[in-house]
Amino acid sequence: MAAADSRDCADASGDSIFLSVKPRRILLFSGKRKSGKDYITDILQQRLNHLPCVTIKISGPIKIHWAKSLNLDFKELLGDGEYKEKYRGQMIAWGENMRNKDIGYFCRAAIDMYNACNIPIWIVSDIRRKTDIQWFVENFGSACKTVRIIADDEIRTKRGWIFTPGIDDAESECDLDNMNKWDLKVYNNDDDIDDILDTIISLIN
Ligand SMILES: Nc1ncnc2c1ncn2[C@@H]1O[C@H](COP(=O)(O)OP(=O)(O)OP(=O)(O)O)[C@@H](O)[C@H]1O
Repeated sequence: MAAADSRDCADASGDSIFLSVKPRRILLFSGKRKSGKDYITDILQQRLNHLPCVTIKISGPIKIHWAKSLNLDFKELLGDGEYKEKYRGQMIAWGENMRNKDIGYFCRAAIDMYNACNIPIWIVSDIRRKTDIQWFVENFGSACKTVRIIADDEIRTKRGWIFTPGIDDAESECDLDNMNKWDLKVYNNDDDIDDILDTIISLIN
């Protein structure tokens, strides 16, 4: 087992491992389906490639689990296509069950999976629950900034969103709807996201 003071991610089984892990800034991104979380965070990561920065997907460990157990392609599950949509319901149900037992389970597993412990800037691209935010804030305090991405339903539909009962009305999609205290809200309705990126980057400095 790795010593905690090595700031190694090797053992992510409990929160105590994170006592010595001190990222300088953690951007916690959330938004409804097809609001553009992956799109914006991917381009943000490219813009920040001169800085020590890592993108973390909390859904990463969930998708690895499903890819292995169903013999699926992990990369397709991570993408924005049909494959992900086909298995989304099952993945949500399994993830929900694990989270109910331990709110930090997937946060820790994702930090471990993306080897983020020694990297000072984290972009968490898929925050979906109040408990996800709670876990990050409890462990990393004021390093955390929340960013809500908003897009009109009409635009989301053009981007491939189809209202799906059991998914769009589930907790994983709606838990953050009534949260109104965001460090930053951005409207992602246009193709040009330069202004959005500049505002987000100002949160890091
Ligand atoms: N500003 C934009 N300009 C052009 N295309 C965009 C923009 N934002 C998002 N898209 C496109 O919309 C689609 C959905 O975006 P994305 O996958 O980033 O959404 P998401 O919020 O991550 O969705 P999900 O919650 O389903 O994973 C993608 O094909 C993406 O390329």
